Amino acid sequence: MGVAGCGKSSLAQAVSRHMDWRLHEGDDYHSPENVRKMRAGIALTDDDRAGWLQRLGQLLAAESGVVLTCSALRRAYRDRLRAAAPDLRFAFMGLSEEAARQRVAARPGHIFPVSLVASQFQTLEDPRGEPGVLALDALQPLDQLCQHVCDWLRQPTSQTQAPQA
Ligand SMILES: Nc1ncnc2c1ncn2[C@@H]1O[C@H](COP(=O)(O)OP(=O)(O)OP(=O)(O)O)[C@@H](O)[C@H]1O
Ligand SMILES: O=C(O)[C@H](O)[C@@H](O)[C@H](O)[C@H](O)CO
Repeated sequence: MGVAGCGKSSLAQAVSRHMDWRLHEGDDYHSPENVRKMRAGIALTDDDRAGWLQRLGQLLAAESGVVLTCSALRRAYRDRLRAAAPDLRFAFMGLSEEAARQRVAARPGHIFPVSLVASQFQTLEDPRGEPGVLALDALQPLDQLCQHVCDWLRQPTSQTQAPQA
């Protein structure tokens, strides 16, 4: 989880390979209307995200051992997903607004425009301190991030309650 450009897709692909877990790309489950809005530079609202979160919850509930990329910016969004899949854990990829802007700007053609990065940070509610959250520095090299997440995923859920560095 994290704002646009934090590296969710990159890390999720790596974790999916290492854990041999199925990968779901959350962006693939946005409605055409949501995609149209983002492309047009209009930030999504709680209402826009409701149906999307419901679809993602259904995916998570359907099987264990899956990796999902999802911005999950607000506590209420994460709690909806937790309600669907009680063993769910979140790897939170943190980075500065400037770093996110640079990453998003470096991939033209993507559904998400640079102009919306600020709104992601306005919406983000920091998940550190919530149960089952691993906080990561999104600027670390991908292989280190992947190793960190995979080591954490191999721990029993009961040992993952405290936020990590
Ligand atoms: N750990 C990393 N180190 C350096 N560059 C990275 C890292 N992770 C991702 N990137 C680069 O940052 C950009 C954004 O990454 P990615 O598409 O994985 O982010 P995302 O969070 O899935 O974005 P979005 O949600 O907007 O699709 C890409 O160009 C990717 O190559
Ligand atoms: O909740 C949201 O506002 C969206 O999910 C965005 O975060 C994007 O879909 C994603 O990051 C795009 O690249």
